[in-house]
Amino acid sequence: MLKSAMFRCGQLCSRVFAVEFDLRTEPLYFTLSSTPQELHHAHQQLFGDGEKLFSLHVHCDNRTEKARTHAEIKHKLSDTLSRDCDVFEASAFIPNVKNSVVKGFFIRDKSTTSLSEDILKTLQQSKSVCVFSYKREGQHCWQEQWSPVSPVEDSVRKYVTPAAAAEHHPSTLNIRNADVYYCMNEAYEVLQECTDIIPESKEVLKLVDEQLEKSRGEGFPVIVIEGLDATGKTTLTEALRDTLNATLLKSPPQCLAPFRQRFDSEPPLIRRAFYALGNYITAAHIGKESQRAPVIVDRYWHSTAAYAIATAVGGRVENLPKPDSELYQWPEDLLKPNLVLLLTVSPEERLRRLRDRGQDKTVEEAELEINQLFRLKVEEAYKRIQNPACIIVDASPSPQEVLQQVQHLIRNKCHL
Ligand SMILES: Nc1ncnc2c1ncn2[C@@H]1O[C@H](COP(=O)(O)OP(=O)(O)OP(=O)(O)O)[C@@H](O)[C@H]1O
Ligand SMILES: Nc1ccn([C@@H]2O[C@H](COP(=O)(O)O)[C@@H](O)[C@H]2O)c(=O)n1
Repeated sequence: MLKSAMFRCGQLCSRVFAVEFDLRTEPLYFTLSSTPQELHHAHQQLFGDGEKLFSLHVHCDNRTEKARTHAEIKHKLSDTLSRDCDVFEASAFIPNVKNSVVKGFFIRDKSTTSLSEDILKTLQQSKSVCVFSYKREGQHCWQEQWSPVSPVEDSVRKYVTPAAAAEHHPSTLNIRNADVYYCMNEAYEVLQECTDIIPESKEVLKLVDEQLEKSRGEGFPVIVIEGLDATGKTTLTEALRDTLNATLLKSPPQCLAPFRQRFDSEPPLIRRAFYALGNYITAAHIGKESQRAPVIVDRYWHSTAAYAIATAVGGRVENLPKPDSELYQWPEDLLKPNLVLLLTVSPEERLRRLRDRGQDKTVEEAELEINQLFRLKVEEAYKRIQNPACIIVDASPSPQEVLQQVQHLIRNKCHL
């Protein structure tokens, strides 16, 4: 309660709100002030005249509870609100301040029956959800705390004031240790916090404990093959295993396969912690196997970070963290490979391969197909990761030609 009161009164005015009105453009930014200011044209569109407008934000101290509540509300809103309501992702943040984002939604109810109010009434009963309503009056719009029954006693009316675009897109501010993990303990602690709600977490943590990385001396080279789905990783890694007499490993490792579906249905905070821990288990296997033979790894940290960043960041490629951002730095405690190769093919060729393969597509694969923006962001994030950075390989030629190209690179870079 204290936390929500603080969010309402103290912090609200210093915050900027970002509403993802149209994913192909910048979000609409606004802040709140005690004096009315004329709305820009774009804001007039968002705060439509005669529509019922609400925003709601989730804030609570327990991060796993917060993440799950946000995911549940998202699900509920998209399930319950028909085509008469528009629901946009909205965040309240302090410009360029890390971890300042409070995630939420903006609802534009165009129905004649106040469709959204019933669901907001239910959601508002939760202490961690704060609902605001917006009233348009000519060129001005104000925000106040919303209650379904009577006006909120201490609610202060604040005017919507168009704000400038933030230097760092708000969705980049909370990535560290929420979408991408930079040390094992951070991911480990998230799963520890989930053991009551997700019993499988205990089993995953047990596997991590059992297989913790043994220190790796100078062994054989470790080569990671990365790329979007259907770029030819399996085909190439199997051919490399056979031609180099190498050991082939994957991340996530086979021992985590029984838990993958369970964690894939969780919000990013938990899902990404699972994949992060998978990399540490694979690292332990690499440490052991590289003493005996060269090791080829199908997906590793580049995949974990690139998909997580691309999913977390709304809208366009330009919204990604800047190329020199610390978010692209390899975790210090994770075993580094000697070489990372990124397979790239044109979107058309990749779709052809996906269709030819004719397998079931995961949700994310299906999303890649329909969401050009997402695909571009994953590829760009792959390319920005540093220490080690990846070398790009054109994987459009025949499997034999791709193999030869890669063997040549391995000979040059790893002297194999
Ligand atoms: N160089 C190539 N030229 C043409 N087709 C290819 C080539 N490499 C792989 N393929 C075909 O493309 C499809 C996808 O290849 P593959 O399964 O190796 O990709 P992947 O990157 O491992 O995919 P995923 O990540 O989804 O498992 C397969 O049907 C495979 O036979
Ligand atoms: N090291 C990894 C590997 C995978 N992921 C996540 O899994 C999805 C792709 O896996 P495929 O089995 O379909 O190749 C992708 O959505 C990644 O989010 C990961 O995070 N880290």
